[in-house]
Amino acid sequence: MSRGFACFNAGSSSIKFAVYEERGADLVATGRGEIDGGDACTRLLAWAPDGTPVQDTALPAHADHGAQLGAAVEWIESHLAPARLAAIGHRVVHGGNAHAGPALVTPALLEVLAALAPLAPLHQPHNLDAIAAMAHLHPGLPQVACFDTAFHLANPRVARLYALPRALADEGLLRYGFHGLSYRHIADVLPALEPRARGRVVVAHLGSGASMCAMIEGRSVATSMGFSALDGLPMATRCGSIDPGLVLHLLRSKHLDANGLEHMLYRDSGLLGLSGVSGDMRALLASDDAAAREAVDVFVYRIARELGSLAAAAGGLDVLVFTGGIGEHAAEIRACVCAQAAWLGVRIDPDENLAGGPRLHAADSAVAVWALPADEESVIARETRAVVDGYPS
Ligand SMILES: Nc1ncnc2c1ncn2[C@@H]1O[C@H](COP(=O)(O)OP(=O)(O)O)[C@@H](O)[C@H]1O
Ligand SMILES: CC(=O)OP(=O)(O)O
Ligand SMILES: [Mg+2]
Repeated sequence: MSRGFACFNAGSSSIKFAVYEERGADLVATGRGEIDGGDACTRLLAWAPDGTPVQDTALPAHADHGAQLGAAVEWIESHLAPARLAAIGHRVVHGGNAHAGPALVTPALLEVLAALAPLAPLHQPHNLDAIAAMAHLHPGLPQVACFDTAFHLANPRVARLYALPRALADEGLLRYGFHGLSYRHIADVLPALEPRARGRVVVAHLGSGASMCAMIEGRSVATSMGFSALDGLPMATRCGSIDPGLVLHLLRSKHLDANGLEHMLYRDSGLLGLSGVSGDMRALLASDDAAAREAVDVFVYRIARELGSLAAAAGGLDVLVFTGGIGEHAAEIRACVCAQAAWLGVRIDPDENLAGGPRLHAADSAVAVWALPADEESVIARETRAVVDGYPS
């Protein structure tokens, strides 16, 4: 009987999951799904490997994270046959400095990962909840933690250091970067599409969380997120980079304590905070509210600025890739970013862009431009198999 691998990508507002079956050396996706949701209407959506929707079920409004995970597991188990579940892989956003690759889950590892939760409060607790729920449902089945941070761990030291007292860096107060599983996926698939894939590449992962990464030879050299997943671009509800002087001012003048400030910066800011309308890009693009338009403008402006910064880190720009829900689907955002990147030689074909690509660049573009789906789950599946088989991935 072939081996099956279940993959979880548990985020702040959604749980993505996928099932892979081992066929010889290959891992083949046999189904994927997502539990998305507003409290009023939490839905389990699932798709066949060719993208055909196969399920759209409303879960009870009161379904908590545990109940949502249970629904995902039920779906996975009913779609495993003829494979048998061999291991479960999880996206864990923060692995700290100790993990340059995936790791088998052990009680000692869970302790280390729990201590990192304050650095990624929208993610790490959900990731660890998913591991605990699976340990309860499948005691004894190997589980593997696949880290967002691992892809960036080899960034040059100058890219990782903050200009703070040196002892703090020795304690681990460094830039880490996130979305590493998504960047690894792009690094893996790009060479088959793009002749300059091993050159100077910037990837924009634009989803609810958003970051950008500069790569050379398929390896991260710099990224927009830092010590926490709050840094860099503005996101659905996170502020992105702000002046630390502003944080001090807010603490003093608004009588906020650390928890209140954390709530403001992680949950009430970003596109939601700026627009007062929504953190969802679809809603902002459909809105005729001036503040919604301004939020979109700020998002685009900050991506364009970050692109210049990352091109500087890479020593130029050969390839630009858009990925994540916004990067893959929002042609208007891609068009606006590329218009602001014309100085770098970026030219896209408007028809290709509207059609979703994947190849977007015009014939006279100095920079290749692609829109590619994010697929963190395929990386989780591969890393999970490698760990249970005892191979480094
Ligand atoms: N067709 C679309 N047009 C614009 N934005 C879209 C579209 N489809 C999805 N998005 C946006 O993608 C974001 C979610 O991206 P995703 O990568 O799924 O997020 P997550 O970070 O939760 O994994 C949301 O802001 C959503 O509005
Ligand atoms: C790290 C991060 O922001 O992840 P996500 O985009 O899944 O929220
Ligand atoms: Mg995501």
